[in-house]
Amino acid sequence: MAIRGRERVVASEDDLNAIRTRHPFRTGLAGLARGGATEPGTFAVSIAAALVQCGSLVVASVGLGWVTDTVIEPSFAAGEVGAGALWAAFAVVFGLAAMKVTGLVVRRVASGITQFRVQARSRRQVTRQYLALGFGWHLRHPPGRLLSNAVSDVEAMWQPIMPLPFAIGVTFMLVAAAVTVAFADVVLALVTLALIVAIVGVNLWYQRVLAPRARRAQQLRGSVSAIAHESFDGAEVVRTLGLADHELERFGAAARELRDANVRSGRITSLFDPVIEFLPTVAVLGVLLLGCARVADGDLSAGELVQVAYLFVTMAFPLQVIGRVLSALPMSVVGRERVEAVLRADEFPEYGERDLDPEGAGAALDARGIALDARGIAVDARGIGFGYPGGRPVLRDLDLGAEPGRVVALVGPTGSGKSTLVQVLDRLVDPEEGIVRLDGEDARSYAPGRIAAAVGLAPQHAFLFDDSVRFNVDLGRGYGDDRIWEALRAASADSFVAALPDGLDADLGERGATLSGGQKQRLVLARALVSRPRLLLLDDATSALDARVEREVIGRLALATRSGAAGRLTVVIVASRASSIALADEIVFLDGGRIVARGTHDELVLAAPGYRELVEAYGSAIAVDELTRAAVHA
Ligand SMILES: Nc1ncnc2c1ncn2[C@@H]1O[C@H](COP(=O)(O)OP(=O)(O)OP(=O)(O)O)[C@@H](O)[C@H]1O
Repeated sequence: MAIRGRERVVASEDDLNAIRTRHPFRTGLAGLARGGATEPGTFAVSIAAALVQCGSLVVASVGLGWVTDTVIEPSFAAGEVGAGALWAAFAVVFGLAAMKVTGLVVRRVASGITQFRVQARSRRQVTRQYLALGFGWHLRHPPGRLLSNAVSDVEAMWQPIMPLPFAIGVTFMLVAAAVTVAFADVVLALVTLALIVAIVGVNLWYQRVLAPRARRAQQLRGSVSAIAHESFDGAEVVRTLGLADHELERFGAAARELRDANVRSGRITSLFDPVIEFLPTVAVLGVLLLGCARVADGDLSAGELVQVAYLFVTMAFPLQVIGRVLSALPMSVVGRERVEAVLRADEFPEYGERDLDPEGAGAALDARGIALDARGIAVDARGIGFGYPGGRPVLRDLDLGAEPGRVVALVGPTGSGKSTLVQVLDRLVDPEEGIVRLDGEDARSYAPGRIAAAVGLAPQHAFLFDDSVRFNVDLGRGYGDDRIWEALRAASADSFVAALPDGLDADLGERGATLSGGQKQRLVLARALVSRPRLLLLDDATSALDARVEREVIGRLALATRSGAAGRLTVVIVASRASSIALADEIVFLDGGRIVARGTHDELVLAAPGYRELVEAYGSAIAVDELTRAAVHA
């Protein structure tokens, strides 16, 4: 199996390379700042708490220096410890510890809330945009890519916003440390300066070396999940063709590559962490070496020496956080660019204000399948031309009309454009040429949601959600059980649903795994019927039903078009069995995206050799199929 879509799921090489030239530091920080501004309360609190936490380290060093000079040294000199001095030292140490812990807890909670909120907002924006963008845009953006935009790109985009407040606090701490040490002693201030230069240098090296490795690992993560997704999706093919070993090898190769990339990143991080921790320790040694001599010379007090040494020891761990933020910035920039590309897309379908008769005006079917009240939509498509992005024209100068009360069947060889025409009629795609009129008005003049409410579409591929029968038919639209049973009866699905252990509440498993192909199609048909549509579009939606049930369902729908007090249902159907096609009032024969002939079945058999050959071929295939079935069941 080809690794279809793999490259589309992960960031493309272009996306990844582009960031080398785009100042990830500046762009990344600016993006995070804009995100922080959307959560001003928690973001400000997290920065303030980080400043308190890091400030407490600097104040603690000053406090310890004070305790050394005013409590410990005098106690050594006097040979005893005064109770007052002890309590003062205790109060200073306890107060500073409390300040640090408070800062730490508040910072973590506030920065966590900020991160989860900005992530959730971005995901909502992306999802809303997916729903608003037209089908044409979706044709060029496969589901794997959308999934990675909404999940891993959003995650990468906001990953550094959580440690950012701490990194700001640590930077402030470094500056404050340099200033306090400069006040204590100039020589030790030079040691601090050397430490800061070394820290900046190591961080820059870390960012530079880690960024490409991290990008590669992120890319491979996408590949591994795309392969896994495809293998699970095609589990049936894999098993039936005995491809398990091949798939294992394919997945194993990608997983090994990811492991190696992670190990390469891990090596850099495992070198960075001890080095960044080691630097302050070296600085402490320098401070002690130089400081002890200066204390002996009387240029520095013991308290000042303790203050500087303490500062360097405690800052070792927090210093790592700057590297964490810097190394996450390049991926954050890539994630943001990919998410913003989705948000910038403006291929929205055009809408007007017009109403297309409220839902409920369509056919309600009684127990015998008789339409109680139907007002069909008059369909009039003129001069339709359409081609998929980058492809040749699929529909050419095509005229199609369907009046209320009529069943129009679209027949044609595979790839002739039947499904595409159905999508054009349902306004899933707008034609590049020509116009579709529904009830005499341009389909684009209807308000959002109006066509969806009045038209029932049963697509070629029966998709079911991992949920109950009720949900799969109703889809949360709030129809009661009576309406659901009505639709199930019309789709000949009532008896098998009634036989399920939990009836309407029976869980169907992922993609309806517990059902046969024909049962799935019947539920999808019921979903299209439950809204009592005024126009019903069936795109090969009965192909998995046996010929008898298909005839029963289509016959019932044909009956529905011919009855009813207020008017009649309109049906456009893509079908292949002669017995079902024969129920249509008009058959439209397509070939190569054009209408080659139209008329009744009998007329077309005489007038259109292509049609006759096709239907005869289907007929003999079905006859063989049914003979085989009969033999199996005999
Ligand atoms: N999403 C798509 N992107 C690009 N080309 C497409 C897409 N969907 C269909 N096509 C192409 O458009 C042409 C018409 O396809 P369509 O599905 O409308 O035909 P059909 O008559 O319904 O075929 P079938 O009977 O096999 O379902 C085919 O050549 C097909 O390859």
